[in-house]
Amino acid sequence: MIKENYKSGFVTIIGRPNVGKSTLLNKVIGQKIAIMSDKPQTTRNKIQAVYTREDAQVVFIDTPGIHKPKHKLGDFMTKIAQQTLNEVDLILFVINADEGYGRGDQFIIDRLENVQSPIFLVVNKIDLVHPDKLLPLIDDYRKKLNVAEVIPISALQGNNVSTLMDQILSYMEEGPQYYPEDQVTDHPERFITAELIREKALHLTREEVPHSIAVVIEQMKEREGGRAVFVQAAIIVERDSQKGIVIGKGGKMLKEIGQRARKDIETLLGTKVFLELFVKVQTDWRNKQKQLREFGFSQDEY
Ligand SMILES: Nc1nc2c(ncn2[C@@H]2O[C@H](COP(=O)(O)OP(=O)(O)OP(=O)(O)O)[C@@H](O)[C@H]2O)c(=O)[nH]1
Repeated sequence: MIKENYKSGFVTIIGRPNVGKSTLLNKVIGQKIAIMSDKPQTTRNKIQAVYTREDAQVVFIDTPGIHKPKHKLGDFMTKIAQQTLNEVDLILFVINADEGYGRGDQFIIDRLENVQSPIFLVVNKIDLVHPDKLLPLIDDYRKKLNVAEVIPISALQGNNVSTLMDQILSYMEEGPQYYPEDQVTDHPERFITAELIREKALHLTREEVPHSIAVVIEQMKEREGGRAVFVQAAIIVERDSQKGIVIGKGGKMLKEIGQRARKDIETLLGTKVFLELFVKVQTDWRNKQKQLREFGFSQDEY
């Protein structure tokens, strides 16, 4: 939905375990985000929460793979993490005021080193420390990382969280309302499924089609009483010539993309997958829907 003077953007929250990332998100969104309690170890997933108000929308996305890889999709996730960090409008690096700098933080700082997106240092749990402790702590981090803003908060008590939101919004540019007001979460599997298909398409066409090709998941539905998932996805290209390449002679290329992507999606979801792919030409896709593409966005219900 395009509204005048509407601001929107994508934000990712990173930080060591237990620093209060979920508490902060819940405070901001104002309700429990189901997906978090559903799946405690969601590192491979893309958790989204959406903050919507009259004049703005902020989409919070998880950065899977920012923490040390634990499973076989690990390398893929690490790649995605780096990509995500560069594509978001803002990164919130949350730290624990009560613990201070540690090795887990250094792991994250290393990953943030060459990232272009602005970074906020969010100093959480200030309710637990004496204010005198804050400045030296912040200095410690500032020596190691270039940050755009430093914002001390207590996610639990809500102190300064509205200031943080105001600051976040001041970094957002004009943009569309991506999600309807009532939608606070999206299914993370959709994003990764789209990325897996896109990766296969790029790889198998030997990158004859540009990286700007997009994959939109049109449908993702359970079948056979939950024992299988049906996925219908569109590969979006910008020119007819690219469509020809992706489909291949007698549909051979598209079939191969589908077969390879299906295997990976089955590993990801842990169920049998029926995958239906088709190719669409959309010339203005790149300009108008840049971010929608990057985040595998689609409004369909799953
Ligand atoms: N005192 C205090 N406790 C907090 C604050 N924010 C979070 N906590 C507590 O810290 C613990 C961890 O919070 P979470 O929000 O689960 O932390 P997380 O960063 O999402 O943790 P992971 O999911 O493991 O990455 C919980 O017990 C919270 O209640 C705060 O501002 N002050």
